[in-house]
Amino acid sequence: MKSTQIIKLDQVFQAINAGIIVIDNHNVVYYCNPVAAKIIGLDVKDIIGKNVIDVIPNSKLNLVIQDGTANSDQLFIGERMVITGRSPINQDGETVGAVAIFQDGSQLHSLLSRLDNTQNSLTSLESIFEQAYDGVMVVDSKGIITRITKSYCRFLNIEQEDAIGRHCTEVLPNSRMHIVAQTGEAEVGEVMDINGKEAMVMRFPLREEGKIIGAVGKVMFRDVRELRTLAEKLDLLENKLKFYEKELKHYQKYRYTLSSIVGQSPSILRTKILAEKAAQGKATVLLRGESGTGKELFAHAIHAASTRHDQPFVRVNCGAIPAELLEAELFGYEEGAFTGAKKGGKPGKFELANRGTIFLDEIGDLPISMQAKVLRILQEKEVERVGSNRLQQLDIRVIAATHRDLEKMIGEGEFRRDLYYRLNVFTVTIPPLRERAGDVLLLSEYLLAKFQHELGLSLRKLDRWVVELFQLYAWPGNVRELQNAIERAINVAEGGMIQLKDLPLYLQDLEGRRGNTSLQPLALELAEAERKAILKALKKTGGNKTNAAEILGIHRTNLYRKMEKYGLGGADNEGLV
Ligand SMILES: Nc1ncnc2c1ncn2[C@@H]1O[C@H](COP(=O)(O)OP(=O)(O)OP(=O)(O)O)[C@@H](O)[C@H]1O
Repeated sequence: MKSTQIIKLDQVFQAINAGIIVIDNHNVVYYCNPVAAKIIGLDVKDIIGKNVIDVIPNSKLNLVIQDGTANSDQLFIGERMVITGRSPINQDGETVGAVAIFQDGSQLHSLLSRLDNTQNSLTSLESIFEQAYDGVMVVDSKGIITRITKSYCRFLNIEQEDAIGRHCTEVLPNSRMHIVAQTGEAEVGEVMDINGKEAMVMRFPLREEGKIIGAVGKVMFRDVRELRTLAEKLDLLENKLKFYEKELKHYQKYRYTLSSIVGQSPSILRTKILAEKAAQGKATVLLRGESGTGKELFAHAIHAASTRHDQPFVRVNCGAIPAELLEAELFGYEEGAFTGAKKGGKPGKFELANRGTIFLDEIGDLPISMQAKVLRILQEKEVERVGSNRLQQLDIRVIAATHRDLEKMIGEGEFRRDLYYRLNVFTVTIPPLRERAGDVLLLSEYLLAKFQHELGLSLRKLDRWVVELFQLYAWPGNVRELQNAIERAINVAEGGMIQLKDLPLYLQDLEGRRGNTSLQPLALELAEAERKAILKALKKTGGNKTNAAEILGIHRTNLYRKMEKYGLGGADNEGLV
């Protein structure tokens, strides 16, 4: 019976997942189970019968024999951390031996270090939580406050330790935290009265494995007035932005439309129709014509009549920008692209014109070094800022203009043929003023009214001799020259009439020479004679153009052309004979 009991006890010790070692009162190992042997690193047979101090020098089991008291601690057996509990074995009031139980502590060790990490994270989170500027409150599923920031407590006029553990409605009667902890539905952006102040709050349910375990609430602004001040500041900034956007749009906007181009002569009407057609299409437009004929005016008007009219219109005067700056101006640059590059970089004209129209004025003056680069952009429809390697896609309409003879320039190697072909897709040629003498009167009246309005002057009229001179003069500088002459005359004229003496001296000289046949330029002399002959014939036939053409011995269409040239469309001109 006794031996059966011993065998059974041994089986139990063998099965236990802990090391057991028993010594007698002479420190000799009396029993050792396999787990203890494994921890010690010896076979059971090599342990039993040995002095415990020899097998595990630091076991302290011998001390239990001496003291007769139980204790526990951790010790290292080799590399292994072991948790041990030691007890004396007493018989008849005497210590006859001692037993030690070892538990492998390595798993416990890693558990402890994980616990340590968790503790550290918790401490950091707690300090973040405490330092939060905003009020934060956490409740459990019953609405009991488990956490609350000090700042929120100050706001609520309550001590933190008094708040924790109380129901949220006890601290804040209109609190809805317990409701969110019940329904699980977040409440965001609600305005709430807290201690007589409006505050913006948000409440979120807290979940663990799908179950609602509480709620967290945050006061976003301590006082809605703070929010209002911010909103006002934002409003102000938005207004400023709108103002600058409008300014920019104005700067980038077209200034003329087809209807603001003055002129009724067939040639200008034909040009307008062509421009209208160009506006409807997508092709690149090349505007040609002498200086001052109104190429820029037409560029604006084409953009205005196109579907892009509400998008930017950006003009680049290719002849006015120094060659070394042109690249940065056209393509833009990145910050630090070169010394002196603006902070944040700068967009180029092509980029600014995106979705709108770019007007390349004086394209004939584009330095040859830049021509290939511009051609590449027109072909690829993408731009790369100087100092960047990012390509930006472009959606631009191109209108180019020049008064120069591009074909001659190609011959002389001054203009790239490939760029010329790229530009010369839809050409609109603006006739010089001398070929539309009929418009001179209209333009003069328009410009006169415009300047007088700008200067706030009362209306003056052009003397008939001034009109006559204007119609006969060849205007090499075209409308711009006419414009300058009128502007000057307005400034010097006295009384209600603008007379020959008010005109620039070179025009007065021309008029002076008219009295002296020998000095009169032949072309002017001939033109005047021709004009007079036409008027005479018209008078004779009572305005019948077919008969007048017959008298003059020219074809009717030729007569129309000449009448147009000399501005003989209206009855007003009758008096000039
Ligand atoms: N048909 C017109 N109606 C009203 N104003 C005009 C007309 N044509 C030209 N102008 C005016 O004449 C001036 C010269 O026109 P614009 O600058 O468009 O000419 P341009 O051909 O582009 O000249 P350049 O080749 O020298 O650049 C402008 O002030 C413009 O307003």
